[in-house]
Amino acid sequence: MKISNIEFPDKPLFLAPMEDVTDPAFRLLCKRFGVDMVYTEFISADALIRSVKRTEQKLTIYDEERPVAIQLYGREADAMAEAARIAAEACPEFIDLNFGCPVKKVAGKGAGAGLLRDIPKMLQITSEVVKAVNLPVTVKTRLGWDEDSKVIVELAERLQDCGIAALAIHGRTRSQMYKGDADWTLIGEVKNNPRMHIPIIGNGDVTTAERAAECFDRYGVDAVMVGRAAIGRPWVFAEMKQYFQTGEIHPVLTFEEQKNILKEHIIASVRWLDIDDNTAIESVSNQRLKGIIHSRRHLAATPVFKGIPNFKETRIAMLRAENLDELFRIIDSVREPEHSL
Ligand SMILES: Cc1cc2nc3c(=O)[nH]c(=O)nc-3n(C[C@H](O)[C@H](O)[C@H](O)COP(=O)(O)O)c2cc1C
Repeated sequence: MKISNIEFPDKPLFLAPMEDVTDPAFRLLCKRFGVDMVYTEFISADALIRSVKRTEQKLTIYDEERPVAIQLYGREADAMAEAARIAAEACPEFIDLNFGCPVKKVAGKGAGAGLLRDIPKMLQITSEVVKAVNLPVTVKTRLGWDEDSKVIVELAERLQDCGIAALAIHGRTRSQMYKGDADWTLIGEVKNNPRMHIPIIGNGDVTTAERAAECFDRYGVDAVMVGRAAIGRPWVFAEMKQYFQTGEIHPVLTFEEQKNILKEHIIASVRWLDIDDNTAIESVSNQRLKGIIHSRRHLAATPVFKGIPNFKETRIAMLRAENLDELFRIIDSVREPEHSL
């Protein structure tokens, strides 16, 4: 499978773009566990043009995580084209356009999934961005605005005509937000449309290795994109790859190794958000850190501590811990439940 001139292995797995989640610290960890492609969290075209510092920081890419797509959102073609030119200077492999974000502050203002209500504008933005940069441009969108307007099969052809290099489809409508089950049948229909020739990336509710394999086999997609299942569990990609190769499911990490990865991710987040590479982590281990607050989403979602008896109090303490000394003491104290030994 190739997107533009970038080659991917058989059954490639992509890490879905996720705001406040897919920063370099997390992307690099997923890469270590075999993910084939990563995306930045979505980046506001307007904020990029205004040179907002926090937004510019989101353009940071490390060579070890390539190939990477920088994802942009916005509602005006000229701003999106200008933002794409700025993003291209960070040298990603792809510029990705977000036409799927359902939240009010984005879709309500006509950006993200809001563009599913104004297809001519979506196509204009896509064409302008394709013209503006020398990089391949990809799109991520949903099935349609609501149940009565699932336009993706026709829309995919029109986006392809604008010159995009690949299309990622989240199998929900904007109205569904994140509720209900993702519907992969229309993703399969897009893939099986004989007029489509660009790679199709399927997304939505892929949480297990078996489901990932089924999505390839049943719907024929060129890549499977995984989002929430990777939060607090970046090794999910290694589990999936192992299953593709062997047909068997074995833990790829021991309980202690999983805890160590969580700790490593927390340290990487602190390095990303609080301190530079030359500062010793020990020198801040009793301080309140942004990287710890940022890691809570992963600690709350991780399956590592599932099934541990009487874990509630420890969990609350873990999610309240404000410095590394305290947090790591709690994580270190958790023992693997007997039944899984
Ligand atoms: C916390 C969070 C943040 C997200 N941020 C983005 C984003 O910045 N850009 C985007 O295209 N989709 C975003 N999404 C949607 C995901 O990329 C993905 O389409 C969705 O979660 C469905 O896939 P999943 O079932 O594998 O999680 C976000 C989802 C979550 C849960």
